[in-house]
Amino acid sequence: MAERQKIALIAHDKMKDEMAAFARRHQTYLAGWQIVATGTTGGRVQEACPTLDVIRMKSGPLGGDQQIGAMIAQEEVAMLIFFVDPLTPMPHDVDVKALMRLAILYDTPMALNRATADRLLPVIAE
Ligand SMILES: O=C(CO)COP(=O)(O)O
Repeated sequence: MAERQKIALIAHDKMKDEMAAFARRHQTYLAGWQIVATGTTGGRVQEACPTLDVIRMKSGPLGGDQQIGAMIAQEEVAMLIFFVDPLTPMPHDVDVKALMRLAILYDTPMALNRATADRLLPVIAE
């Protein structure tokens, strides 16, 4: 079984500022982990924290959520941090749901908002 050496970061469009601020705030915890992110989120995180090792997948609506779901199914992901926009309907809603289902199935710690992510990341990443 592959070791869970990745932390996955995903944020919907209206949540990207919050994700960039989150990554900056927790940069010391994230350093040393392989960060995987959907395309646009990864770009924002890399810009906010140039020293982090960020691997960018496709953008969410183009399959990025599914790519990260596959990593979860391979048991490579130690934690999923997904800042979901609860107010905007999205064309790839089924992909979002599938990603969350895999995180539940593979018992992957998953933070869907800032309050949870702030508390959980230090415990998992230290
Ligand atoms: O849509 C997303 C997650 O469902 C995020 O994708 P981007 O990071 O490419 O915007």
